[in-house]
Amino acid sequence: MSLLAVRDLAVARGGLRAVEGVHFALAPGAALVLRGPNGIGKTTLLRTLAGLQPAVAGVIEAAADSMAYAGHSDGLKSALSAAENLRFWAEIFGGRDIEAALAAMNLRDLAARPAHALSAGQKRRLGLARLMVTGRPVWLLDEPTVSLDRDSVALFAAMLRAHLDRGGAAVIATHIDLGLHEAEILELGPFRAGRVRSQSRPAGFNEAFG
Ligand SMILES: Nc1ncnc2c1ncn2[C@@H]1O[C@H](COP(=O)(O)OP(=O)(O)OP(=O)(O)O)[C@@H](O)[C@H]1O
Repeated sequence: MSLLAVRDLAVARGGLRAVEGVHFALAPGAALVLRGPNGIGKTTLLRTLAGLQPAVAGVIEAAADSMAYAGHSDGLKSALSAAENLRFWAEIFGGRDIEAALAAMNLRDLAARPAHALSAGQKRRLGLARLMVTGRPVWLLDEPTVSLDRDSVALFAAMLRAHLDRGGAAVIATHIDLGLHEAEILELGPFRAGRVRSQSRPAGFNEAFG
């Protein structure tokens, strides 16, 4: 069983194919790390997986409402406090308790502070805590550690590890070592001008999709 299966996927940005030939499957507990230089198409690939833009070709198989996307923008409501932001998302995603999410990203002392008064790193911590209240099994993460200090990176790595240990899965564009030693790496590299292709098929790749 896989939580997310991708077969011969091609994605485009600005009318140009950014990535093509992407092929992988993620079982519960599995993580895939996207690597590649700036502009190669990592964000475009994640946005396509999240359903924020259509694929050019290929197949994305996942259960309905199984994915949670955390992009460059934290998506916070600036007038609401940290706790109110999490409650807002918890209600949208099914009313989960926010306490575990506050604790996971060390936000308890900041719970009453309006989002607009949080520092960049604190906002990022809150944006990442939001993932926990979604209850969704597949996390799509675009440079999740930007603005985080070393302790916060460690908190996030622990939160991600707990998510995988609970049977979740994740696709992560990151150049930071998050301690996911079992994670597969998908290197994206230049193919020809304006066009790239995935250079490897990760071991999560399921031969059934070959
Ligand atoms: N709105 C847009 N219109 C046209 N082209 C775009 C647009 N946004 C991004 N691109 C181009 O699409 C390509 C892929 O961009 P993308 O953001 O997916 O790359 P990335 O690998 O995530 O980069 P980075 O590591 O810098 O975040 C880049 O060449 C970029 O210049």
